[in-house]
Amino acid sequence: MSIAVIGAGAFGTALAISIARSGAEVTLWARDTSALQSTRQSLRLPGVTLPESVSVTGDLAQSALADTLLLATPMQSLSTVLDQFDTPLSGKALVACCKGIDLNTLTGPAEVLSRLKPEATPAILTGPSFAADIARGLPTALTLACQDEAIGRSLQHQLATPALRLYRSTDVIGAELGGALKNVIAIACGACIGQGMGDSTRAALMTRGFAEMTRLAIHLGARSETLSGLSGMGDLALTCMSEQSRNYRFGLALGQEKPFDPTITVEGAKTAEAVTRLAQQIGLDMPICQMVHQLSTGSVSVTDAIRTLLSRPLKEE
Ligand SMILES: NC(=O)C1=CN([C@@H]2O[C@H](COP(=O)(O)OP(=O)(O)OC[C@H]3O[C@@H](n4cnc5c(N)ncnc54)[C@H](OP(=O)(O)O)[C@@H]3O)[C@@H](O)[C@H]2O)C=CC1
Ligand SMILES: O=C(CO)COP(=O)(O)O
Repeated sequence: MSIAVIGAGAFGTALAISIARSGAEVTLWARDTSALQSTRQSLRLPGVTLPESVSVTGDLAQSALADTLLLATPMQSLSTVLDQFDTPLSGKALVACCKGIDLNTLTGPAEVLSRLKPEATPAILTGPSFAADIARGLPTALTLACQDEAIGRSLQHQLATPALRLYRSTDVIGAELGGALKNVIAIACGACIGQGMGDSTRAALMTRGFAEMTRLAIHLGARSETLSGLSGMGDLALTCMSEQSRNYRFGLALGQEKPFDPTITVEGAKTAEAVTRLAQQIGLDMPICQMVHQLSTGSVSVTDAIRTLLSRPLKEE
């Protein structure tokens, strides 16, 4: 089975290296291949060199020859990239590796794949993993979700390595929402820590944030056990507690009232906006996500955000 990774940012590069380690043939597509061709390093994952067995290409049609395509661009670019494939992707497995909710359709990556490439089989690779850790081959466990059990099983075996353990699921919506929503809560946690609030505040936000994640996911058809697994609770714990996380660092900067480099990918900011609109449409209470949207757009301060959350009517847990 041949594999192509679409997007040579931090995560796409790390995945290509991981797959190459297991001996599979892998092509890495970038929209600009100049740095990758000359240095064999991605500007987004400096210090990590691609092995010889990873072929770099800027030709999407060549990447489309692979049996399995891993889509590793940011969520808001997924539909743009998919639109650039000008041949049908019949019989291919398309594995979305991005975490977020598309602002145009208010859907996750699997729905975007199904809508734009109905001839292919959509799947999701998600869970707690920093690109740098995957590239170093550190032990990691992720969720591979695909509604088609046989294809899911095949993908699980294609993409797992001795260091990267993949758990299989058929709950695609639960897997993608866990990955998308934890980024929003990580921004909230970063903002509180940045503002000088303590670990107890962070624990409260993580727990009540997890309640929001589960509420929305179950409303949209997810299974609660998926949210308790790697793609929900697992990734929430990682992202809310590590300064390796860009979402958490973005929150820290908000809390410290410091600028943040706008070229860094922060999926949670756009996802907070998407969740706010989605929650309004379906009538769900998502106060932390709504607050993160206001914080990210600068329409509320961290102090006022916390005050508003604390002054909500007391209720049963
Ligand atoms: N980094 C991590 O640790 C992890 C990331 N993820 C997820 O993976 C996804 C990608 O993140 P990550 O790799 O870190 O992001 P990066 O910012 O490191 O890289 C993004 C990549 O996407 C490319 N890209 C952006 N827009 C477009 C577009 N319109 N068309 C084509 N290519 C585009 C960029 O190209 P260019 O360089 O030319 O700008 C870049 O190569 C996100 O959804 C993230 O949540 C998941 C798990 C771990
Ligand atoms: O998704 C990730 C870890 O699982 C990466 O998190 P950040 O995008 O916040 O860096």
